Amino acid sequence: MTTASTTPEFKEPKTWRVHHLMQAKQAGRKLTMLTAYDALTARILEAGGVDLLLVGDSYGNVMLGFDGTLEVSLEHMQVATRAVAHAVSKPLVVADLPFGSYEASPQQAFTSAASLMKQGANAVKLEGGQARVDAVRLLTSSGIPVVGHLGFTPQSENTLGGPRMQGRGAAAQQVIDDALALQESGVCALVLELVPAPLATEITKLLRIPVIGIGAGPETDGQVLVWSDMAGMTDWAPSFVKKFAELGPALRQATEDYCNAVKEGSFPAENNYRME
Ligand SMILES: Nc1nc(=O)c2c([nH]1)NC[C@@H]1CN(c3ccc(C(=O)N[C@@H](CCC(=O)O)C(=O)O)cc3)CN21
Ligand SMILES: CC(C)C(=O)C(=O)O
Ligand SMILES: [Mg+2]
Repeated sequence: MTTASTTPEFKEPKTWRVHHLMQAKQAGRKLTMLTAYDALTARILEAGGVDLLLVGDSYGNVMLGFDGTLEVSLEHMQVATRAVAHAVSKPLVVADLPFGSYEASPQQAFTSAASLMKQGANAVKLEGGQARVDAVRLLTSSGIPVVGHLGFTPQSENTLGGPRMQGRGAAAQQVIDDALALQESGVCALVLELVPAPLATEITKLLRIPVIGIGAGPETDGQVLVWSDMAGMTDWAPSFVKKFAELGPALRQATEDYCNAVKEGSFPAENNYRME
């Protein structure tokens, strides 16, 4: 036996801390965020240099085959958060609070958020504006950094009438008021989803905290996408997505090549096995 097996693994200190978010905004450095739901993918995204990983409740529709995010439980989020947080050392890991785990009371929000922090999250994200102010206050005063989420909030798709742009026309003021209320209550960053670009620009200028956009135009402090949308894993993705690769077709082709190689006997070849 070597001593290596008993030496605790050295964990590099995190490059990204919550206070770096504000520094990035002040320095005009764009923040990059992608979702991640497992260790395998999180390691690759870390190697690509992403600043923040979001263990999004999009886990439900992207990875678990659910119809949307409403079916995702706190237990699902705990498993995914643990997998991502333990796999990476550089990016800041933000975990979504799933539907039904935080809305009833600040106490409920605290218990749920603490359970995700125990799995290694560095911050939690929750959806909604003024209705969340008390929960955000309790969490931040208890040592849990909180990221807000306004605009199209998928957990409210049933009351919003589906995935549609928010904050058009007179409704813009509501989004602005919610953003200010969240900042005032202590959120460290804000995700702004599917709002008109000029509104996102206005809110980005108005707030001290960084605004991370998705379908909100180019002038927010950062951008976030679902990793499998970004990598082209699926045929369909929201229209605000740009595919930076075609991993879906590449994986399908690799599968076809593997199946053909097995059937025609070219795999395994001599270098893929041993006689003794
Ligand atoms: N794969 C995936 N990507 C996402 O961006 C994502 C998820 N899943 N799940 C959670 C939420 C849900 N989101 C969604 C879901 C649907 C649309 C959508 O259907 N958008 C239409 C119309 C938008 C409009 O009114 O402009 C589109 O064509 O993009 C957008 C965002 C964003 N999030
Ligand atoms: C779309 C992003 C912002 C999200 O909340 C998720 O992936 O769950
Ligand atoms: Mg989400």
